Amino acid sequence: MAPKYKLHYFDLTALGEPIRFLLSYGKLDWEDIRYDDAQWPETKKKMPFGQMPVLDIDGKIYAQSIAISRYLAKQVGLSGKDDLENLKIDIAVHLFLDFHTKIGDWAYDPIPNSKAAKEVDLKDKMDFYLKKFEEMVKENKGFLVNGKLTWGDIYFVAPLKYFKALVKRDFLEGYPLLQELVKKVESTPAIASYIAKRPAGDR
Ligand SMILES: N[C@@H](CCC(=O)N[C@@H](CS)C(=O)NCC(=O)O)C(=O)O
Repeated sequence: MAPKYKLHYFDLTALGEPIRFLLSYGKLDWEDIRYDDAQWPETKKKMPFGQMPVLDIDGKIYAQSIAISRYLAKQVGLSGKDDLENLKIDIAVHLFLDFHTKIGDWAYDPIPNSKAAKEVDLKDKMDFYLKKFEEMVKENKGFLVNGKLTWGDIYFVAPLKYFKALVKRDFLEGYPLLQELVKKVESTPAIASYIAKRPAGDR
């Protein structure tokens, strides 16, 4: 019997969104469970590592967005065809992790002086990664890896709304191939129909 999935996450795109895109892409049987801040302290205690996203697969829960996305990609046919393609996908995904960690380090720094210091070269740090991603898409015929849609593209595209909201600008301006990639992923029919129905929050 096909598994039943429940995604536990905040009412945000961010790290939950690649999982929602993959579940939608595969037309899997899934429930989108979203928590607000008031529910979080109690919910946190139930999560394996005190964080979300967490995916419930037939009543058992699993954490870590990259691991979950890699697993779902296998279920829905968005992994690489061999170890080398999978290595390239992992490289793109971990490069995106490095990219958004830079944003998060700045955005969540509670010390105003330290936050201001990080902001000085934040754009340069982000552009370093965005240029690399733009080059990857150029070399890979419109996708991050080997000229076809993989979960690497989804892990990159799905959370962007959240990170754009954090920095309060569209950092893909000046990166036309990345903008095209976003359009391609978001117009994939099953993903487009999920996006049309998702809660209309600003993040
Ligand atoms: N490495 C984890 C990071 C998960 C993570 O940072 N979750 C954040 C939201 S994006 C969270 O649960 N924050 C609430 C908290 O730590 O209390 C993953 O990729 O799933």
